[in-house]
Amino acid sequence: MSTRVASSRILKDSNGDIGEHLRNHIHLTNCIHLKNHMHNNNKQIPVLTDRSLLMRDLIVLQRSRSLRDPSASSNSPSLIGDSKGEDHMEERRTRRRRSVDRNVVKKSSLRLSSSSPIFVNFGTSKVTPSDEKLDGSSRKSYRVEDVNEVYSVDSVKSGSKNSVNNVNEANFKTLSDQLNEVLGDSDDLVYSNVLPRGNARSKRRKFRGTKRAGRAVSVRDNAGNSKSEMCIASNAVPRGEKYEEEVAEGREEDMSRAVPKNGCGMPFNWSSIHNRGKTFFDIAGRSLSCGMSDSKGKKGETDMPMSSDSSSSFTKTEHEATPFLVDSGNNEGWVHDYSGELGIFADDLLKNGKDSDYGKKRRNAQRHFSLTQKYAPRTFRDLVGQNLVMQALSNAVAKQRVGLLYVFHGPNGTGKTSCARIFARALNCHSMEQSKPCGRCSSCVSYDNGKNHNIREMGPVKKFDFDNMRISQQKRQHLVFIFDDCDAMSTDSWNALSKVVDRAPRRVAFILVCSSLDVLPHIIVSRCQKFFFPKLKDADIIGSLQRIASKEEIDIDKEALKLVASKSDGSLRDAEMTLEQLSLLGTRISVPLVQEMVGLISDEKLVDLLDLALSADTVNTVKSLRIIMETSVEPLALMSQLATVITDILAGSYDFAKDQCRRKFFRRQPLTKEDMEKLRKALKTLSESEKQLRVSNDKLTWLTAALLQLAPEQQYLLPPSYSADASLNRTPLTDHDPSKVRQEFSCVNRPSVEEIWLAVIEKVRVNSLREFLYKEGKIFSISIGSAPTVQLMFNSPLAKSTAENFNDHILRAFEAVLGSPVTLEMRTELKKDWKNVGSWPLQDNGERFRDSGRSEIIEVGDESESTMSRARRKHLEASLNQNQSQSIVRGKVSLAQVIKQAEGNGWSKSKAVSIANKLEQENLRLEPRSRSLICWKASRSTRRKISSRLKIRRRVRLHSLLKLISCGNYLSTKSPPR
Ligand SMILES: Nc1ncnc2c1ncn2[C@@H]1O[C@H](COP(=O)(O)OP(=O)(O)OP(=O)(O)O)[C@@H](O)[C@H]1O
Ligand SMILES: [Zn+2]
Repeated sequence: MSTRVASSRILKDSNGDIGEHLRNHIHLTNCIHLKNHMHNNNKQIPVLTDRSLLMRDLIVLQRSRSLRDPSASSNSPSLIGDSKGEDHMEERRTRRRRSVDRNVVKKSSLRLSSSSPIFVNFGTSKVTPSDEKLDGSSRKSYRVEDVNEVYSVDSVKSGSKNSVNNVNEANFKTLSDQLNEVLGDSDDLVYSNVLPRGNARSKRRKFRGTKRAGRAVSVRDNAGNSKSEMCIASNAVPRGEKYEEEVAEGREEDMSRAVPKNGCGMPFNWSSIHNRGKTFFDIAGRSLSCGMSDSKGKKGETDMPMSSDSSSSFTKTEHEATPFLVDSGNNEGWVHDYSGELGIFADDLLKNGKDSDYGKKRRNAQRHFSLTQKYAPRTFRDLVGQNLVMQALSNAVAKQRVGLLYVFHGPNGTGKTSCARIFARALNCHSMEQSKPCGRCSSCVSYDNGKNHNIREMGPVKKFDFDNMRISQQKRQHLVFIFDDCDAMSTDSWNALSKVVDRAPRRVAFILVCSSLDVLPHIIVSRCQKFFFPKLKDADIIGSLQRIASKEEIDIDKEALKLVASKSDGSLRDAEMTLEQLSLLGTRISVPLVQEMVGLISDEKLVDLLDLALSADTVNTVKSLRIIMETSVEPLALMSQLATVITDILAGSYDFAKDQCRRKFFRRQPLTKEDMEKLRKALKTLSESEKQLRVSNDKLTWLTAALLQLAPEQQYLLPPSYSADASLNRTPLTDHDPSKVRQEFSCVNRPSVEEIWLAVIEKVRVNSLREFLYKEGKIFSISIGSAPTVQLMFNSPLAKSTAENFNDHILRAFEAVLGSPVTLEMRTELKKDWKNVGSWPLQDNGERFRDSGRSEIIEVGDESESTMSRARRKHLEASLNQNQSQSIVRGKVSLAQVIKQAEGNGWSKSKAVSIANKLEQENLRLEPRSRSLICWKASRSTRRKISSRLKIRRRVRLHSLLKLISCGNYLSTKSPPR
């Protein structure tokens, strides 16, 4: 039977006659196959047998389109476990089938394959219990079925390994099976990959005897008429082991099954090995993207149940299979052991010296490993900034005090997943030394090769059936399940887990990885050893980045590194990603470059802005804020940058060397004690405003307001509840003098109605009411006088009547905020009025106003003494009273409307326009969408000029206009709604 010949060939090859074997290899997987040969034989086989032939093969391969499976690019879930949607299964099967077809076609076109290709079909078998006895063992043996089953592949392999090594059969059983069986401990496990070469034959013979169920299809080489193997899944025969072969007779169905499921048409464990071999593949000029993704990208990528052993987890952990790329020290031998196709790369190295520029450049040019992958921690010692966790877990391993349930929680990018893997590897590490995982023992190596089925990583599992999960647990080994992103696990999965937890067999550990414990069921959490992974300190991140930068020869300033670190918010992964991005620029990385890249404002600009705000230069503060905002900076980011700069100044770490002459507040150096105190208060103001900024839709307004509050108190008198010293949560100001409040609500410092409303909401004690008010209501108007009146507007009559039920609560809140008794009125919003926003009806009829929808009205009882003389103020008050026109209307009233209004009062249009222009020039332009309270103090001369120009008949208009000018708001002279 042809399969016999094929098997004997494999035997022969694995005994050293690789060259011949390789010549017949045509699929890239053979490279891996080859590598496995080399690896398997403990690197003792003479390599580079017939390089020219192999080179030729590689060139052929290079040209072969079969190297790339376009279907791979779609988000192919790496490995799918037992439970999965039938649809997905079908889709995957089809994809695989297609891919196999392609492979077959390509191979045929290369005339290296025949119509009956050999497929070693290991990835498809499912091991189920049967009555068959193996090796005279009394243990249950398992029959292999032709079912798509991921774990079985490894199971088969491991089974083979075990049997080969004349140890106990691997146990293929469900967890339930295991639960019923006490696992005996045995230390006599020998690992195939540490066996001397001489053992290979007996190993195989024994394995054959076990009738393991790998499937292979023989193929006759058309050209040479000699047998060759096309190991679609040849990498599933990791160490040249011989499997009983079956003829698939080219049935498509079988072929489709022959390709295990990584959804990309490649063998299931292709991706891991393909990643190992990426360097030389890439040298072959191909990009072999197999739908891999960084661990970040993995999140939420699939809602399919994802279960995998370490091999299948590769989409998440490509780095795990690339240790030689990471740590050349560990893999020196491997590199030099390359032969055949691999030899091309080895050739470079040999010719040019291991780290010759040429070799380096080529490798660097071809690799696509992200820094996070390359520098993923591999031992506890590599873990940065998690000393407590590291200590506890490594002691647990050393003292063999291993728990059943662990949860690793904390912010993203702090090393939780990496640590889970390290811990899992350490638990299974055979090293006699203290530092586990060693990275050298069979367990560690098999994990690195993606073949350690004792460590299984589950994605965010939606459904997971432990009882039906087929697992094989080797003796003395821990079966470790890592549930990454377990926050997303379904209730079913949790139930399944909690069931298993109660009766888990020995040497099983579950590591749950999540960002927050809150979302996990208490029943689980309370049974877990909980390890918190805090955000990393900037210093730790800087250290790591520095190390990476020097290894990668990235030219970056220390200050720039610091900035990257501070920008990454305690996540080393974020920092590494930023560094990688910056490194692509190809120039020396400086602070401004980083700032530009990450969307930050330079420190100079920040200090300038701060300087303007702190010296109460309102106009320029607002102007320069707007200029900065034009660069699309996020208000929140800007605010946090400002806070950072203030902190730096307070800490004395800010260098004021530049541009001091144009500054006011910061001109005097060193800063006085008072200045420092102002800065401290400014920082406090910013941090308080940040809360509001977060919840507000109009962040710019809040940021503006916050900045305007940074100036010294005398210029920004605010009611205590708004002052820099008072948080909004302060106790009610019951004893507050209302007249003082009124005074403080001057034009210059008046908080916006929105601010008042938010403050009131904050004061409401009942949570649900708070939420209700936030959603449903807003202030229509506030008149602050001897008897403050507040009009509240609600979205619907229902909302209004609901609010009325809580009248007392709301009233109390207002009184607390405004510091005086308040009259409360509630009203319903008229839908039609929403349309009128922006074209505010300005009529003398107060009634009309009341009905006209959104409006924010604040009564001005007086004018700031500093900006307007007392006499003027009195006069103004008198006029206002006379005209019953006590409010400035704030809201969507545009300058155009003022002009319109002026027209209505007999101004010529040109005159009105010129006034408007004047105003626009001198005033700050409000964006149409901004209804913000942006204050502006016109100089006295400006006001005089304008008033002299405006020969207005009615005095009130002048005053109102003056107010408009001085407040930077557009005004109405209308009487307030009653
Ligand atoms: N403490 C750390 N020590 C060393 N490297 C780290 C650490 N934290 C993060 N990294 C780097 O970030 C990458 C991702 O880390 P990892 O996936 O372990 O973080 P995580 O906390 O699990 O994040 P997430 O919650 O987003 O999955 C690692 O490959 C490594 O390069
Ligand atoms: Zn080890």
